Amino acid sequence: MSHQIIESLKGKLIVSCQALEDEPFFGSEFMARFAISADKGNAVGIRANTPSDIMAIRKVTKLPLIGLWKKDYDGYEVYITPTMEEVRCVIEAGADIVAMDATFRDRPGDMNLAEIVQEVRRNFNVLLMADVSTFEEGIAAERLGFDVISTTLSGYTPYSPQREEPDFQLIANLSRSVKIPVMAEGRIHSPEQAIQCLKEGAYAVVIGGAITRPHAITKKYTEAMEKFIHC
Ligand SMILES: CC(=O)N[C@H](C=O)[C@@H](O)[C@H](O)[C@H](O)COP(=O)(O)O
Repeated sequence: MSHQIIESLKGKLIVSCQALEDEPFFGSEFMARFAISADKGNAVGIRANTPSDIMAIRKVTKLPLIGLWKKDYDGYEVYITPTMEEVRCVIEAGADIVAMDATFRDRPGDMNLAEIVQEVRRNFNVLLMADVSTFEEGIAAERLGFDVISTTLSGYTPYSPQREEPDFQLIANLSRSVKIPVMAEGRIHSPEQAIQCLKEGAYAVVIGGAITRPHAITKKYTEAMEKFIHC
């Protein structure tokens, strides 16, 4: 079953349907609508944040669901499914794949990343996605036993390249070096960039903001037009 899920994503698009509290589309009912739209547009998977969004999306689509839970802990930078507690809640909400921060940074809670992976393997039948920001983190994630790597956090740790574009280099380097699938994720804003990710070796492509953050999409147009007017 797990292998079938991974196989079904190959060469295809996963849509990240997320809105934080300060965003206009915040709310599980909106995220469920975005998931239905993604399904209608022939995406093959959904990525979603929080148990309540995951549950709402589970009700409206059969597509494989990558779940995470963004949670801030005082004094820590890791926020994507940081501890076993969030991992458990994401699984119970119905995720097929749990995405978690797999950077080398300190994490809250009393378990390290290796212990969390082992705990999941002992108790649950779920796939694990490692959100990484560098090549070394990706290599380490494969060794720890993750099923899939995603380039999600490149540009979001102070020590990874800060770019406006997707991190094509990381996608290419990891795809060449690991045996598990590498997903391209982060700042993919056009079909051409999505195809470039596949050319670099990405197993599948995850797109969020360019599809599900209308205020950010609007801003791209208004800023481009402003620039034109003023030059
Ligand atoms: C860095 C971080 O917290 N990324 C989050 C991970 O779940 C989401 O906010 C992104 O929308 C997602 O990764 C897709 O990326 P983009 O929206 O750039 O297509």
